[in-house]
Formats: sequence, C-alpha cells, structure tokens
Amino acid sequence: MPITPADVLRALELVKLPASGQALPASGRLTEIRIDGTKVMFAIAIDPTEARAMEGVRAAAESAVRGLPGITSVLVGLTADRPSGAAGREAPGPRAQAAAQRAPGLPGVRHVIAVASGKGGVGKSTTACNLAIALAQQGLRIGLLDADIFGPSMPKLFGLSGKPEIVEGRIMKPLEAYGVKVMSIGFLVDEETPMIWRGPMVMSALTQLLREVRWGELDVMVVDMPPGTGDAQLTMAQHTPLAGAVIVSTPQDLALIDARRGVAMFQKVNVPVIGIVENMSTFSCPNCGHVTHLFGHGGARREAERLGVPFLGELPLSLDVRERSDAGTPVVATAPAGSEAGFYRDLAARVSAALSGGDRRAPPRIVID
Ligand SMILES: Nc1ncnc2c1ncn2[C@@H]1O[C@H](COP(=O)(O)OP(=O)(O)OP(=O)(O)O)[C@@H](O)[C@H]1O
Repeated sequence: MPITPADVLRALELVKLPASGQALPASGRLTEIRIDGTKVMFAIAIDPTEARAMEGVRAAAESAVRGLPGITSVLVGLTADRPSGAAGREAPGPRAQAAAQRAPGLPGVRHVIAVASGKGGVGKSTTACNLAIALAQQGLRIGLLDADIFGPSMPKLFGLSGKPEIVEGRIMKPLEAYGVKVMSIGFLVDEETPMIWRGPMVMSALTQLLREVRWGELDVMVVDMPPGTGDAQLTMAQHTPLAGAVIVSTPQDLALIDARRGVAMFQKVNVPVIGIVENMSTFSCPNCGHVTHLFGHGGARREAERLGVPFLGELPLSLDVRERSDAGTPVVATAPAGSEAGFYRDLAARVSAALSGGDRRAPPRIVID
C-alpha cells in the first residue's frame, strides 16, 4: 500500500522538540508533506536563531520517515520562511529579524553571485553556464548552483547526467564539467517527474543544494536563480549570501519592465547589482551577415543607465549559442575563437573586476565550535 501523509505524521510522533518535548506533528511547524512515489519531502519551520538547535530534530525526522516501508528517499529541510499556519505565529523579535536579513556565508566560498532574470526564456541559464566556464578559464575555482528548481537546465547545458556521489551522511559531491563544479536538483529527480514546489520547500531544497554539498574551496559560486521576481525569488535572494547579481534581459519592452523589477528586488535585499546583460539583442544573418534588430536594440543599455547600474554588454541571437547549449557543449568552451565566446570572457572579466573591487557583502565568518 502506498504511504500517505498520515503514515508520515504517525512516524513523526516519535520526534520531539528539544525545548518543549512536544511531538513534531503537534507543534504546527510542519509544512505540507509531499509524497512522490517512494520519495517524501517536507520542511520544518524554525526561527533563524534556532537553526543549530533544530538540526537534530531535522535529522531525527528524516530517519523516522526513512524507516517507513517502501520509502527510498526523504528530504527534510529547515525553513525560516514562515509559512502561514506553521511555526511561530508570533511576530519575530528584532534579533530574529536581523538574522533573517543576513544569510550565513558558505565556508570556503569567497563570493556567491546570482544570475537572474525578471522573466523566463531570456537566456539566463545559458548566460550563467557560459559565465561560470569563462570565470573558470581565468583560473578561478568556480561552482555553479542551479537554483532554478522549477526548470533545472544545468544538466543539459553542461552535458552532465548521473547522480551525485554521497560522500558522507547527506553530503553530496558536485558533478564537474569544463572546470566547473555543478549541482542541480535535475541530478536528483527524474526529468519526467513534474515537481510541484510550495514556498518553504523551495527554500529547503535550495538550502540543501547550497549547504549539503562538498563544494570545497571556491573563488566564485554562480547561482542560476529561478526566473521572476515573486516571493520564492525574493526569499532566495535574501537567504543566499550574495555578493552581487547579474540581470539578464532581452531588449523587448516587456522583458525590460521585468528586468527593472529584478533590479528592484535585489536592491530591496541589499544585494549590489553587478549589471544588466542584453541577450538576443540583434540577429546577424549567418549567410549574408546582415544585422536585424528583431526586438529593437539597446533597450537594456538605456534601462541600465536609467537605473544607475552598469551595462555589461550585449550578445546577439546566435545559432551557435543555441545549438551548442542544446548539445551540452557550451560555446565559450567549445568554440573559443568565436565572438560569442569573446562576449562571455568579457562578461567574466567585468564580473571578477566587480567582485575584486570590494567585498561589499563579504560573508560573515562562521565559527564552528
Ligand atoms: N544569444 C542566444 N542566441 C540564440 N539562442 C539563445 C541565446 N541565448 C539563449 N538562447 C536559447 O534560448 C533558449 C532559452 O535560454 P535559457 O534556457 O538560457 O533561458 P532562461 O532565461 O534560463 O529560461 P528559463 O528561465 O525559462 O529556464 C535556449 O534554447 C537557449 O539555447
């Protein structure tokens, strides 16, 4: 018989909260329990200040559910993203609010940057992939976290498949291609399985991909954010220790309005905007070389000027970019002599210059005692 949420709740009766001794299901801290065949996922809502104390509860919940017959994988996250009806109905105190404002840094990782877009399909993931490789080509140690959990594209873009190796406990080893360490939810779930995420789950999945992976020492971690500027993206931007964000847009007016929202979102959570990239800006005919401005052109440059953020360059529509992206052979690595590869190298140079220009949001030092 398939496992139901009621079975999961029964198993969780044995897990008690350390302070009150209350059973976890009665505490009101559980988010919706999702069961997908033999996989179970849920999160436990916490106040950010309780993270360390509640780790034991998370681990106990996971092993209690793993003991249910027929269950092959259990993902339990701690989330400080208070869902309505879950933990902490009281207003958070000033200390909790301050802690929530500042995500803890990642030990060993110097800078974390986001590649984001106000809307889908503008080439954000393509940009993140080629930017990460171009940064690695500069001799930097680079990781790429595919946080676009609604539509993970890094396995395809990097031509990677297979499951990450578990190195100890829950800690996974990232896969590697073109000199970049890559982690994606796409490695963990079947491509055909539609994932339906609720707000708190998004954060717990991201937390796992960010913090339960043996990234090792990295100069830069590039995070491919989910497209858009909704609550999930805002929470992610807030809970990831970001040193800066690159916004990708196409030149159409609608995309630019969304890009403006993207800039505003990062500014709201005090993440510096490294700049805006215009993607698919013009079309150059591969036969005659004639350049067509399909969607108008230069809009992102003007928008960047208007918003007072740097403009990082423009990349035309290119058959080579599309074909190589689809084939898992990114253009910057496999066609380094082309103008597209040159564009990504320039972008990488501007990003590293922005990062070395000042540790404006250097991650706080973590002391583990
Ligand atoms: N400069 C370009 N020229 C031609 N095709 C491009 C270019 N940039 C991206 N593409 C193609 O556009 C499509 C969308 O790109 P991509 O997946 O990177 O967008 P995205 O913004 O990350 O989308 P989503 O957010 O929906 O995942 C892909 O097929 C990609 O190969």
